This record gives sequence, C-alpha cells and structure tokens, in this order.
Amino acid sequence: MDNFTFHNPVRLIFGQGQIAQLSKEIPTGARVLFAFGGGSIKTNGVYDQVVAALQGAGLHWAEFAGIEPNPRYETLMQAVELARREKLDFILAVGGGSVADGCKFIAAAIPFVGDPWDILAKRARITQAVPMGIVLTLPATGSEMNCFAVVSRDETHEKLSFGHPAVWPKFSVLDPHSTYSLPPRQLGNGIVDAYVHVLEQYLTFPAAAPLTDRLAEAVLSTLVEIAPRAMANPPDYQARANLMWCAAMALNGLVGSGVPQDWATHYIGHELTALSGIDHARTLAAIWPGVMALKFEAKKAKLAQYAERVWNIRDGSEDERALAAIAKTRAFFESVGVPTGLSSYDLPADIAAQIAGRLAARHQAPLGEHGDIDSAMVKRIVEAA
Ligand SMILES: NC(=O)c1ccc[n+]([C@@H]2O[C@H](COP(=O)([O-])OP(=O)(O)OC[C@H]3O[C@@H](n4cnc5c(N)ncnc54)[C@H](O)[C@@H]3O)[C@@H](O)[C@H]2O)c1
Repeated sequence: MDNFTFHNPVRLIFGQGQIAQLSKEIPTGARVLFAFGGGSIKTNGVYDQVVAALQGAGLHWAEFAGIEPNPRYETLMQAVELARREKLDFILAVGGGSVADGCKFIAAAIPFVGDPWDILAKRARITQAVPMGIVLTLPATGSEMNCFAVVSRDETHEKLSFGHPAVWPKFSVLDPHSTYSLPPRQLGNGIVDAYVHVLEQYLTFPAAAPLTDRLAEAVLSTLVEIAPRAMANPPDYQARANLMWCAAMALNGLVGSGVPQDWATHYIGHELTALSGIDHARTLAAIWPGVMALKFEAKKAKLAQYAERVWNIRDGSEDERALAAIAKTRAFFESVGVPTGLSSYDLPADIAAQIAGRLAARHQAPLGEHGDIDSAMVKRIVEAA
C-alpha cells in the first residue's frame, strides 16, 4: 500500500426533506449567491424548497441562473462580477456536477488577484475562496464531496480542471427525490460516470491494499446491482438513494487511498468533450475500452480480480477472465443507454490526432499509472473508439 493522507471535510446531509437543513448550514447573516443551471429546479420543486430555507433563515440572496452543462468560463465570470458587485460572501450551488464545479471556480475566482483563467490554465496559486455549499440534483460526478472542478472555455475549446482545499464544499445536501425529474440519458450518464471514477482508481495493478480494493469493489457491485432499478420510471426511492451514495463515494478520496491511479480515460475524455461537446460520461464509456485494450498486459492481474469479485467470473485463464470482465463492463454501460464507442457521433477524421496533439502540447501526456501512455498511444486509443 502506498502512503496517503485521507481528509474529507464535507458535511454530507442525506435523505428526503433534507434541503430544509440549509437554513442551519449557511452562516447567519451571509449574503448568498444562489447559482443554478437551466431551470429544471423550478419544475421539480427544488427551487421552492431552497427559497423556503433561505427565507426561513432570514438570509439575503441574489440568484444567478444559466450555468450550462460543461460550465463555461465566460458564464461563470458573469457570476463572479455579480458576487463582487453585490458583496456576496457565500455560494449555494444547486444542480448537477456542472453547477457544483462552476461554483467552485466562482468561489476561487471572486477573491483572486489577476486573471482567473490562470487558476485553470496555469494552476495559479489560490490562497482563499468564498465558502460554498451544494444541493445536488444529479448523482454522477462526486463533485459534491471533493475539491475538484472542470471548466470549459469556448474561445479556445479548452476543458481544464483544478483542485484546491479552499474549494471543499462546507456541506452537500443529497435528497434522492431531487433526481426524480432526471431524463434516462442523464441517469445512464451518472451511473457510468460514477463507475468509471472507481475504475480509474482501481484498475491498475495489485498494490497490497485489500481494504481499498474491497471498498472500490463494493461501489462497483452496488452500481451493477441497482442500475436497472435506478433507471426505472416511476422512480424507486431506495435505488436512487443508493445511486446518490455510490456517486459520492466514487470520488471522495476513499477508494483511491493508498493505491496507484490511472486517469487516462478522463484526460482523453475531457479533450473529446472540449472538441465535440459529447457528454462527459459518454466520452468515458467510449474511451475506456481502448485504454484497457492497449494496456491489457499491465492491467490484466487487476482485471482478473475485478472479473472474479464484481462479475463472478471464475472460469478460464487470467487472460480470458480479464477479457470477459471488459466485455461485461461494456455490456453494462450499453445497458444504461451509453454507447461504448464513437461511431454514432459525427466527428472530424483527424479527431484522434487532435486530441493526442492537445494533450502533448499541455504536457498532460504521458498518462496512466506507469506514465507510459504517450501521444502515439493516445491516438491509437481514440482510433480504437
Ligand atoms: N468535480 C469533479 O470531480 C467532476 C468529476 C466528473 C465530472 N465532472 C464534470 O461535471 C460535469 C458533468 O456534470 P453532471 O454529469 O452532473 O451533469 P450536468 O450538471 O452537466 O447536468 C446535465 C444536465 O442535466 C440537467 N439536470 C441536472 N439535474 C437535473 C434534475 N434533477 N432534473 C432534470 N434535469 C437535471 C442539467 O440542467 C443539464 O442539462 C462535466 O463538466 C464534467 O467534466 C466533475
């Protein structure tokens, strides 16, 4: 097992009716930036519950609507200006991962001296951020329980990430009822996103970390078990509740404790979204099989463990079990409506070369747990998709 520090200060408030807890969680006298996305919260009752809690606590707030999927820097900077102008000192993000991520950037950008784009492009040092909380409406990213964010910029077609302890949410409220209005596409995306978060921390090589491995396998097995019910309509409360808990656990630091990690699928997927607009989870499902195919020898011991513990595959050689687990995973993604290749999208012929070039230019390749996925390999992975 590798050395590690595990620290997660997010206060997670879970269950039906819990949005009302906001009134106790936001500091008395705070001036709140209430930020959300395209407006689904106005039709599913979440907006009304948030307003009731803010009013009940006697808080002053200003609304900022319109944070889009893959939150755009240009939009977020408008919220930064609003917050600076109105001297807002607490941020409440209400929505999916895009709103949560967008608000982490806003929180860091408000007090930042200099060009806030440098937080993403140059990993500029952050010394402080405005405190924030989240009401989550889409289980997927784990943003509700981590200090990472991903932001896109139209002008340059970039999608960049940053992470900093200053942007840990103070609290996150997870009410499974708030997911009832999600369309099947977003539910399928959420299941795949959470699943791939665990795979990126788990599918490397055996590292003598049996507890961390079993925590990861528990999240994976639970997602497989609940997925059909989590996709069902009318919604099944218990399945949605467990999906929310799985997605938070998938990227809150726990299943990555003491083990090597491989974020190659994510780095390549971010470039694909930046260039094509394809949903985040869909890029992951499309790219992941190519990473497994190209890194099969290095990963097959862990793939065989995954085959046995998550898919109950015990027959055959190590190679056969590892290959069967990859096939099972692809079938699982397809079963929730997420394609495991890129043939259904209209993409330029040189997309693989573009992605490889962009990662190399930003010194983000080589990727992988051994740092050996170079630009040529990135190109082959995208071509395989
Ligand atoms: N911070 C992290 O650790 C992390 C991890 C993975 C991905 N991400 C990023 O998060 C973003 C994706 O977030 P996401 O997958 O949560 O989706 P999202 O927030 O982009 O939302 C997708 C769509 O669902 C809608 N929506 C949200 N909640 C709804 C509800 N309850 N009912 C109806 N519609 C609803 C949104 O308005 C949007 O149109 C990407 O930019 C991705 O790169 C961040």
